Amino acid sequence: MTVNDVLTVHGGTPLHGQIRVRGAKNLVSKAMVAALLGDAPSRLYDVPRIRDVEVVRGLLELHGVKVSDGAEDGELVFDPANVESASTDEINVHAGSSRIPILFCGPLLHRLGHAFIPDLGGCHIGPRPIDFHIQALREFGAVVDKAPDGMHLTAPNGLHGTKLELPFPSVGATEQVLLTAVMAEGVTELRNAAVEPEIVDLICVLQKMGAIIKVHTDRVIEIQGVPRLSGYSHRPIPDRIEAASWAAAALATGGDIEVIGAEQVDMMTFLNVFRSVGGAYEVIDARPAAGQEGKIRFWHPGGELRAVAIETDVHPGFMTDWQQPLVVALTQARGLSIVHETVYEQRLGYTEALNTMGATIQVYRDCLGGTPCRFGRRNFKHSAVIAGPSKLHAADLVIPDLRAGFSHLIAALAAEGTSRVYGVDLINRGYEDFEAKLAALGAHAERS
Ligand SMILES: CC(=O)N[C@H]1[C@@H](OP(=O)(O)OP(=O)(O)OC[C@H]2O[C@@H](n3ccc(=O)[nH]c3=O)[C@H](O)[C@@H]2O)O[C@H](CO)[C@@H](O)[C@@H]1O
Ligand SMILES: C=C(OP(=O)(O)O)C(=O)O
Repeated sequence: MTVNDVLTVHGGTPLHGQIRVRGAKNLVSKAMVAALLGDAPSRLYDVPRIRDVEVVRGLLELHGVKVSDGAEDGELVFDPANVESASTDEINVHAGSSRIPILFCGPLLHRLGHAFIPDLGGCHIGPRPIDFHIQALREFGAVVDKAPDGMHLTAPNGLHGTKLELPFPSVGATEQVLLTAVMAEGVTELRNAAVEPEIVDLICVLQKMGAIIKVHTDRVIEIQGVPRLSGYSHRPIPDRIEAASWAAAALATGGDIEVIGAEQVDMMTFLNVFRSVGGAYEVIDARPAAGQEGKIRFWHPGGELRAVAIETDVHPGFMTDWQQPLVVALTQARGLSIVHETVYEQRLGYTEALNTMGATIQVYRDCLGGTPCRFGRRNFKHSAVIAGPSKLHAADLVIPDLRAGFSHLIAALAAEGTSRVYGVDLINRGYEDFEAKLAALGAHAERS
């Protein structure tokens, strides 16, 4: 954290106005990795200026992919004509910065026959093991060696299609299988796959490149390996996590925000909860004409908000990444709200900071929801009870991770008084130009 990495936030002003979200962080970075598999250039539009994109761009360039700006703002062109090895020292510059490097395994094995993956970063919201990835890669025929400097992989006999079943529908492991199976020899069948909209969009990218991927019912994906893939041209799905974060900010501050780019179809579960809490929204142009964008207006209609019970889950459930921003709004709802976090074991630590601001949130080891999850009776505080409404007051806050960071920011904006929020640069990992957007929405915040 640098001395400049502090935002002074003068709270108590409802956020009003319009902002735009661009391509989803959790798709864009994966589509960038997919470009490695092509034998022709790929073109990706609406790429947000966020830290994860910089990390993946850096890794692609280290491996010989020429990355250039296209004509449109946010358009990137990837030319994989000269893919080459990079040194472990160069790659390790990106150690600890993102989770995406693990997805380079399959593409690099296909292109180079070997791969080196640095230590991963990402939010500290649980141990986040990569055992499903490693198991899957080994079943494709990869030899995986974990060393102190990172992970080394080879494929002495090539990569071959296989039958796999994930113990949990992991987003990353499903992407790992897709990015490896598309050019592995033969057929791959993946059971218990994740089916998040970002996964479906990645499948669309790969299909444009020439892949043959069938999505069956009941989380089964079948991939027919092909010997070559070409490039793609793709406009990604908009960031539904960022859209929901601004919606939560509108509700928590008593404001009114129109989110250009927000897509109803990918946010249905969020919209149901938002309405149940007492938030109002209007879907404007859910199916806009070609070249135009949809948008959703989110606002606090006045009156009291209502307590709700939610369980985070894999798609189509309530996304875990929506949880932290929404909880700030739940501190303003009358009654007891319950949150059962079933995707990550340690994603409620940020509630302590909200308590120092006047919230009343108690966390529990028990599964406080209808679905017993993997974390019950395992000593993880993964359920929360939020008693409201609470008057929030200003505090000094240190941002622990991306979504918690945004929730701290919303809390500071909703609170009375002046807060200092430390470590705000972390928010750039997933929210493009968030300070400019805050200013456009009338927030009073400045770098110290
Ligand atoms: C860059 C990106 O797209 N990040 C998203 C992705 O993360 P990510 O792909 O890392 O999340 P996963 O879906 O893989 O993780 C879900 C659960 O599976 C566990 N697990 C996963 C892999 C594994 O090998 N072993 C294992 O036990 C994890 O610890 C976690 O408890 O999906 C998450 C769930 O929607 C989102 O919160 C993240 O924003
Ligand atoms: C958990 C998240 O991201 P990552 O997987 O990149 O850490 C997130 O975006 O909320």
